[in-house]
Amino acid sequence: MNAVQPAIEVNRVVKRYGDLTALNDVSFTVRQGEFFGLLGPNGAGKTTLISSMAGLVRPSAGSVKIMGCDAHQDYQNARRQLGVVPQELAFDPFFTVRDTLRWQSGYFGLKNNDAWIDELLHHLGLSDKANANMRQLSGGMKRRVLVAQALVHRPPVMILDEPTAGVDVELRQTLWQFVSRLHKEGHTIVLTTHYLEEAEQLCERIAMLKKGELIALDRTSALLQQLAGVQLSIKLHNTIHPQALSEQVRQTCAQASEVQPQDKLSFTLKKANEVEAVLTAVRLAGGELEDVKVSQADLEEVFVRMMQTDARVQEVLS
Ligand SMILES: Nc1ncnc2c1ncn2[C@@H]1O[C@H](COP(=O)(O)OP(=O)(O)OP(=O)(O)O)[C@@H](O)[C@H]1O
Repeated sequence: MNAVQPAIEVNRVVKRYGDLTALNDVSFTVRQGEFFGLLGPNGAGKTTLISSMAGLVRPSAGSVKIMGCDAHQDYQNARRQLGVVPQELAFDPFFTVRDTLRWQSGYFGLKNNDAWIDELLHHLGLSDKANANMRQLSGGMKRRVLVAQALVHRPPVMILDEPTAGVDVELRQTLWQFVSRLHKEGHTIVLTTHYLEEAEQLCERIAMLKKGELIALDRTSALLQQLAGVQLSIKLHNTIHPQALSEQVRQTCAQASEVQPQDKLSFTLKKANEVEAVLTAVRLAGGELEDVKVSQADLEEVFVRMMQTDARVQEVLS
């Protein structure tokens, strides 16, 4: 397998449902071995995009390739490269866990796959449930089986569509430990989640979709730095007029347009090393500091801000 070939290539994909454009000219690539996040509010087009990667939705225009195989024209080969953990739980309730995984192995033409099935069951904490009927399992356990099912044919690329929605903390941890291990072993992982904290911790790059358009694509750290920066909140013993601050510092101040003197001021800075300059400016303007708080804006704030504005962020690092 060509090591420089992208794991996933989304090339100018458009998907229309009648008058509705669910995906509008979306292009990006996911590198082999990358942990990639796909974020967006409800209806942004994430599931449509994932379904077109899995060959389940045919784009109205454009193409998707998985490890160089066209997801539609070369469906069988593309599908072999991909493990998809869907949002919906759908199983035959009368199958045991092991039968479910054997059946899935058979779908990919794999016989004698029990050694790998046992390994999957072990890492997902399902060994003692191997012979239980699917209907006897809790929702969280069923979700673990979905993950095992997606991995039964050892695909190099794995897509997880909101795998931790509504599951307990223990399962989230088990799942992330296992997924992190797969990532370390070289698997490419694509994750959609509403838990931004998860995306922030796990994903190396993040793509944000809004109304079917790709509005941001960058390294997670760059996205945070570029859009969020550092939040500085100052409480004063006295009050000062924001106009008394130097022009440069005033530009970063949320209260800059206030006409009354203020005892609380907040600043949005690009970097933490700008904090000292702001504190100096506040002191020079006569402010007596009572309390100072510095916080790094998290992905949730970035996300909300990006969804509120129509800002387009160019991919700085390809
Ligand atoms: N089969 C379909 N027929 C018509 N419209 C559809 C179909 N599937 C999706 N859509 C519409 O396409 C848009 C994108 O939907 P999609 O499910 O991809 O969004 P999403 O980002 O996955 O949302 P969520 O976070 O709620 O899962 C929505 O407006 C949705 O109503």
